[in-house]
Amino acid sequence: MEIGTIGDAGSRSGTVMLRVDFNSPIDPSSQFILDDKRFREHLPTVQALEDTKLVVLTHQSRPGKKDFTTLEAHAEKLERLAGRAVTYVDDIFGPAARETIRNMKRGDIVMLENLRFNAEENLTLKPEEAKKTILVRKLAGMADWYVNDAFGTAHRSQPSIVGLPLAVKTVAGLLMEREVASLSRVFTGAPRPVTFVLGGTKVDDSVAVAENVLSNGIADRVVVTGVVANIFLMAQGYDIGRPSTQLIEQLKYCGEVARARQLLAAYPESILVPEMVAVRENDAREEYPVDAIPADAPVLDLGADSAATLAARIRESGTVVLNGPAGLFEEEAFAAGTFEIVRAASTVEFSVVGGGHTAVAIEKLDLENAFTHISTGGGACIEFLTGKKLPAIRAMEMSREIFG
Ligand SMILES: Nc1ncnc2c1ncn2[C@@H]1O[C@H](COP(=O)(O)OP(=O)(O)OP(=O)(O)O)[C@@H](O)[C@H]1O
Ligand SMILES: O=C(O)[C@H](O)COP(=O)(O)O
Repeated sequence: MEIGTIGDAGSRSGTVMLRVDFNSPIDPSSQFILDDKRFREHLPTVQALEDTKLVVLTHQSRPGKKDFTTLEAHAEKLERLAGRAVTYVDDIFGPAARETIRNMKRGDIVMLENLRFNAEENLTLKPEEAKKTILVRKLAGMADWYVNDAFGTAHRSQPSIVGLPLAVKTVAGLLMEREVASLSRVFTGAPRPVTFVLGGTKVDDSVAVAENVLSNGIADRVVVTGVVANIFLMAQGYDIGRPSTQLIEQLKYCGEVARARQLLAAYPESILVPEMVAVRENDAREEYPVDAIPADAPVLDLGADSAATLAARIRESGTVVLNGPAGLFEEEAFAAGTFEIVRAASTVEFSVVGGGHTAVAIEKLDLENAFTHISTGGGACIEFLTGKKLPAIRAMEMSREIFG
């Protein structure tokens, strides 16, 4: 890769700012962190920097959301998992933060306040503009070097992601390195056939991924499930019923139907769409062929036959990229399709997973260890798979050009 890594950063001492993505599901009333996967995934980088004065930066949620909160619980969680003291400061670059950092000794860890408490961090800016923000200038003034390990935020053009690398020598952390290497392997040298399984609700992203991987010969086939499948069914001319059509209108995805139709016309053999679906009818699961979906029943899962057929195609793949669940798996009655697809994906030689909900489905089946790589990125992972260079990666390349 064209970006620097901790291994080739040379010095492992001095004051290091480490950008992580500890943004996690939180119970808004108790402030309890409900899932610590992202913490565990960043630990190797934290430990690799144990000889530095380590200043940890992260965001949690976004302004206006219920789980937009301070980072006391995050510092405690890191302390417990790393087995090292972590000092939390409720400040980002004011006197309290500066004083604490000035007094740090080698081996100390400090966690600053939620970066998005600073208005500038919520702006989408070009790297050169982001470099000029007060936030970046102040943070850069306190750091000898910068490590970006926040793959989950790599698709955001925000100051800490794209501005700080232009102001301080920046390298990728171990998680960032592993994410980029694993996801890049999907594009080069993945065992064939390569199957992309695109489900969940992020239809626009999924259609963009399908376009990229089919037009560039990266995927041999694309299996669509979840709300993404509903769009392809509409594109094939089927009536998916009022509730599912309304959901697509609400999510503002009607424009995606035409794109799906173009894809089906261009790659008729390579896109696999379910032929049977499960709906909720009179509070129970019922299955119908796609040309007989009842008008008032929401489509919430693959039908059992289709789940089995699609799972068989997945099992015969060398590589599977799985993003998004196949149905409303949070409800037992509509979880079977997702679980069957997950089980099939877990059997192939090279298996990559993106998306928080998909990871939850895998955890429910206790199959985490059966997958080659489960990305910590939701939006970042899917944007990477569309073939775009992520802003964080571009900024680290620029940093290397500037600082060597
Ligand atoms: N047919 C369907 N109708 C309604 N909801 C569905 C359907 N299929 C899947 N879902 C819902 O989609 C949601 C997950 O979609 P999403 O695209 O967010 O997945 P992800 O990419 O794994 O997760 P994240 O966005 O958190 O990283 C789940 O809550 C699931 O219940
Ligand atoms: O969870 C994520 O996708 C990242 O932490 C980025 O969060 P955002 O979507 O609020 O920018």
